[in-house]
Amino acid sequence: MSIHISAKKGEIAKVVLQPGDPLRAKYIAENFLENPRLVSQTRHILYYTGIYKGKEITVGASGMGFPSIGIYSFELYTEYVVDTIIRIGTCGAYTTDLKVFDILNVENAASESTYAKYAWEIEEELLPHQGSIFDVINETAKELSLVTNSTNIHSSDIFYRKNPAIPEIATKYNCPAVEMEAFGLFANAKYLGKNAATILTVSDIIPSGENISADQRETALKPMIELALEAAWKTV
Ligand SMILES: O=P(O)(O)O[C@H]1O[C@H](CO)[C@@H](O)[C@H]1O
Ligand SMILES: O=c1cc[nH]c(=O)[nH]1
Repeated sequence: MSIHISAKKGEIAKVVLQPGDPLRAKYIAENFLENPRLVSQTRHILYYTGIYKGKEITVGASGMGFPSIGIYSFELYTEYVVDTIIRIGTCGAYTTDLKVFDILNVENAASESTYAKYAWEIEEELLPHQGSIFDVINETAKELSLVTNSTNIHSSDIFYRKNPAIPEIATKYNCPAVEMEAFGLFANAKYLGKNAATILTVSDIIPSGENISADQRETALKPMIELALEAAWKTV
């Protein structure tokens, strides 16, 4: 049990799939895991542990933004036996070269956030995925004949902003898409010497305004979910 996760020691697996949305965690647990057990519902941030192809996997939410994923990933890494977190999120594309439902495997997350600096004295504004799970995801995607793009992304504190132009940091680091957690997750994993990856499905095309519905954000992410589960399975 930690401050924000009420699971007992032993109730969280070594590998955790982490969507932002608690209801996406519930959907994955109920539709992809055998015998899913709800092991934490503190603040309605749901965590389930169940069996995928004979191995134990946990799926639970991060909430939105660096403060939230900062808390959950830190407690998972330090209070339980977790060595790998795979974030499975949605993102907005800055370019119409990307299409809704495209899948990205995040190579580096660029951010203007002060999270890494003030939490861990990590000064870089570009943080890479941590450990070998990124490569496992790419190998697994090939085996599943699933097209994914390995790319840098912008991790932002901001969803709504006054100026619609692409933020400077996204241009600087060649980021075609934006989300709100990967940089915080990578910072925690780097500081703690753990493994972390982020797979994203494009949910919004910012220049055209095209997007997928709230229901689809919960449930229509099946290829990304299967990719994450297969990659997670290989690490336990
Ligand atoms: O779909 P999730 O994982 O929540 O990720 C994205 O969606 C949320 C914004 O709608 C932010 O958390 C952003 O990072
Ligand atoms: O952070 C995010 C996530 C999805 N779509 C966006 O536009 N931004």
